[in-house]
Amino acid sequence: MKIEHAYTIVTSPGRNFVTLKIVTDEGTYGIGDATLNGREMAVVAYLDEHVIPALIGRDPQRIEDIWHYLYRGAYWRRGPVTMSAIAAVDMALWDIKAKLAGMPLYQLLGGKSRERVMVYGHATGRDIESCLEEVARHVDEGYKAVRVQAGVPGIASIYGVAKKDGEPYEPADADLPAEHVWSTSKYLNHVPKLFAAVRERFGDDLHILHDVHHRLTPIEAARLGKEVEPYHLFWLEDCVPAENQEAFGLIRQHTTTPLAVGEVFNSIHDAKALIENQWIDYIRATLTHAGGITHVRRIADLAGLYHVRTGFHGPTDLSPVCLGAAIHFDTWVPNFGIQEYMPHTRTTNEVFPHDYRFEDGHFIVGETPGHGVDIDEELAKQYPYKRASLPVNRLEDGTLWHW
Ligand SMILES: O=C(O)[C@H](O)[C@@H](O)[C@H](O)[C@H](O)CO
Ligand SMILES: [Mg+2]
Repeated sequence: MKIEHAYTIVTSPGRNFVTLKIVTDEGTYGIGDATLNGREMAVVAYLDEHVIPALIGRDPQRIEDIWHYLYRGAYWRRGPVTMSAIAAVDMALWDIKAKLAGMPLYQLLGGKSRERVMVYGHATGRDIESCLEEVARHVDEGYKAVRVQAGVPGIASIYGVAKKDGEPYEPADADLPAEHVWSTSKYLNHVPKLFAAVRERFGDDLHILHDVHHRLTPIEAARLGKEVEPYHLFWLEDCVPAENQEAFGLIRQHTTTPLAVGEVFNSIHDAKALIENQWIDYIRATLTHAGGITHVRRIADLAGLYHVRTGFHGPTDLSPVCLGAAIHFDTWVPNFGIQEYMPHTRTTNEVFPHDYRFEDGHFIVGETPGHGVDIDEELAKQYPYKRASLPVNRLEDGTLWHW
């Protein structure tokens, strides 16, 4: 069996998505997600110019060999563009292999470790009260875990909070990056009140999560972790940028609040010290940005040795192809923690028909052979690519900060 042709599909049903389709000489095809938010066309060029020509004629069943061929063979290793491109190939090849086997992907990985996959939804509001209303809506819809993000008095525009209450949150909302202004002190003084209010209104059973989006220094993160201990967060996410893995050692000395990190990681080396030192509790690297199933499985296995569980990234900027494959992985992986879920729009779901379903705060994996997600290429053509950039952040004095 041979790979006969492969091509990228760029579509924007509300936001940009990049999909790779690989077709074999026997007619079976697989698809993979290659979406890197705000940098989509860099991955398209990498695939079209360097990866696809080298795939033609190869045996699609040799997933492991093709992974190393693309990783070692590029000479230039790692990085989000390279690893997203490799991931798309890997995801498409697992899709093909599972279709050939006539099995849903989770069976090839080792079968079900659980019946369903717990997810967390996103509650966002301009202030604490409107955020609480959103939490209530999620609880009514069956969610057992909710990420809470509220506006902070004195900060005009903040990560995770929709422009209008009740609207979905989309950060890549401008042709060129919008500029936001950030104040760590205003945030730190305000945010514990949000968790206090959520516990007071919703009691102890609801899992609450929060994303700091890389904005603190280690000692500030330690203070926040300590102050919110009474509210028993499920996790505190990305409290500092993680290029310096040792920073988490400092935070860890001060707080028992569970720590999650890794949505921008693209390889096991980004997480090695974090995992081996047990400085974190949840690893968020997911299939599209970290080299696909073949590589993320290695990260998850290493994590399992150190009591670190998975908590895959799952914003709307990852396509339903990534989400579908992730649900198979979550259904299998022994050290599963939680799956992020930001519902895609109706048009996105029409472009990417899929067989996973949401029920009572959980995803239920589908039984279709493969990863269970397809693309309607005719419909996809109706939504052309439109450049969209993530914002940048500046401190109140103008210093460029982490967004
Ligand atoms: O926890 C999350 O879901 C993330 O922080 C996202 O919201 C990112 O900001 C987005 O993926 C950037 O493209
Ligand atoms: Mg995040």
